[in-house]
Amino acid sequence: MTDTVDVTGVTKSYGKVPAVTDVTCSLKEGETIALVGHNGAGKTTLIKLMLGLIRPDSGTVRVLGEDPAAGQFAARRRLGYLPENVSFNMALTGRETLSFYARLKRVPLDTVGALLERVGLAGADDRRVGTYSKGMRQRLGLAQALLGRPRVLLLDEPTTGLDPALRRSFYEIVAELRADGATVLLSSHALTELEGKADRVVIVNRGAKIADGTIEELRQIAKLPTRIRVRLADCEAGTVDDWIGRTGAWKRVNGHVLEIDAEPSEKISLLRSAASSDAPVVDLDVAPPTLDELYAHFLGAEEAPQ
Ligand SMILES: Nc1ncnc2c1ncn2[C@@H]1O[C@H](COP(=O)(O)OP(=O)(O)OP(=O)(O)O)[C@@H](O)[C@H]1O
Repeated sequence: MTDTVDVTGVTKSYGKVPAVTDVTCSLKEGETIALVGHNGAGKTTLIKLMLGLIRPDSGTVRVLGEDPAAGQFAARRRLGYLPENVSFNMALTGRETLSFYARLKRVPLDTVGALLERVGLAGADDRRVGTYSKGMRQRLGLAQALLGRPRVLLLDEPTTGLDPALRRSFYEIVAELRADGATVLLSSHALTELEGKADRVVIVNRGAKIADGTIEELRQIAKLPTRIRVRLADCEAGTVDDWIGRTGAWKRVNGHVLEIDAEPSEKISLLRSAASSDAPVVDLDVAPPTLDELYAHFLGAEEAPQ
């Protein structure tokens, strides 16, 4: 896959406030990347650097092979951006707003209707944006970002203000864009909902990149235990120790349910034991470390005294 965005050794401060420190990362065609980090970690600054709205103090940024901060950034039309706080002229209708942005981007006006339909605003296209709910304005923002079939989409906190059904339809659109070969960067705090949606996770903390990989890769690096939850026919502590093969490495959730924290190296042997005829196991769930847990792990490792 070709790189669409390359950030190399980028540092950026606002006066004396360091915002991004020596960050290197590349985004590929057809890839959906989650950019996660605490408030103030530098996510928006990284996005603004990719958009060319600000220049790095040092290092280079390339988007679709060009410097986005250069005067003649021809690739701008192939770049879509949804800001963290969308704000529109409240007096214009949804259709007028999108047509305005289509003219700016030199996108044919006859694509506006289909885009409004795609984000579920077709029925409200002739209403003033001032009457829209927050979720509707967010969807109008998304439609604006999708104008002109961009190859790179930078979406800052895109699901803020969307209810669960709208979030689902938002991720359906992201999946379509991915299938169409677009790069989609999602900056977000909503870690749970990103599981299974992002191909790769980039974690930033205080301006520095502290982890970058697929969830599976991050799990392998973090080596956090997998939680195995078993339901038992009878729950004698002695028999549990016997079939698990060690003492006390489990906790009781309720009368018949136990939780075992399995290290990656012992996961399979524990599952074999649980499936053996000696074990009184009637049901079993395996929960690998969540993105929330991985995030806490990487941040914790960063903050721990050296
Ligand atoms: N225009 C600015 N002037 C001065 N400092 C700024 C400016 N913009 C951002 N910062 C500072 O740079 C750092 C990174 O901010 P940034 O907005 O990139 O973080 P973020 O990860 O997007 O945060 P959030 O999740 O709250 O949006 C913070 O310390 C912030 O206060």
